[in-house]
Amino acid sequence: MLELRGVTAGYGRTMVLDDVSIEVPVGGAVAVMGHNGAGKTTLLRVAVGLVPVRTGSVLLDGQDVTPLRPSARVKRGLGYVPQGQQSFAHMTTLENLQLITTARSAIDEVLDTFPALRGLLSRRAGLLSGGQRQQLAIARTLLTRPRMLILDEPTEGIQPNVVTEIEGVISGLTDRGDLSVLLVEQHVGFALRATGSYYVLESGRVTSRGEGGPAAIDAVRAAMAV
Ligand SMILES: Nc1ncnc2c1ncn2[C@@H]1O[C@H](COP(=O)(O)OP(=O)(O)OP(=O)(O)O)[C@@H](O)[C@H]1O
Repeated sequence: MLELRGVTAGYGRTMVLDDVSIEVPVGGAVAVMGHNGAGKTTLLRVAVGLVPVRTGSVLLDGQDVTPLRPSARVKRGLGYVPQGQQSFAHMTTLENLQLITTARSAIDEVLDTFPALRGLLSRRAGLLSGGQRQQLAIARTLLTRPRMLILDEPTEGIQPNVVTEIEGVISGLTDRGDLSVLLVEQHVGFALRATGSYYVLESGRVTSRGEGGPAAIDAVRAAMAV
């Protein structure tokens, strides 16, 4: 379980998050939505330890990890897929995966999750489509065997069929019960289908929260229209 408790954080003198509290239960999936500049990425970076908190705390499985560096949080089961489908462009798909492990069984397991990558193992990552690179980025993070997976805008700039595939992967992973997901999304429909609850962030504050599912679309749209 991941919890942000009363977090205030920002850059230099600029405060971006103001007393933000969110909770991701064990095996649950939570979406954070909001307009550009609302502070969504900053919230994820606080969870990972890339942006320090000014006040408040970050708890992982009930333990206070606020003082811990990102690498120590990763060791405790946090996996982060930043925005932008990042990969090592000059390396092949397989080499990108092998940066985490060369164990064939582990690589086979993530390829079962993302079968589209199987036929692309010898292709340079820089030559993959955006959707393929996103799948590679998630697959690479899954190789670290996270218990808490953090995804920043996984559908940004990718085709609808890949969006559906990623939605299926997220549901499949959380159905296992041992992995929790926190994702930031602009795509409200996707976010609510892929997760069980949501938060709306506006100007660094949580302005709305609730259960996910298609029925929540109107409530989220109304919250974001304010
Ligand atoms: N490294 C940084 N240094 C200074 N200000 C930053 C930095 N990163 C983000 N900001 C500012 O913090 C605010 C929140 O940015 P953040 O990226 O968290 O928002 P966001 O909700 O993820 O937006 P988007 O949907 O556009 O990605 C913005 O005003 C942004 O300009």
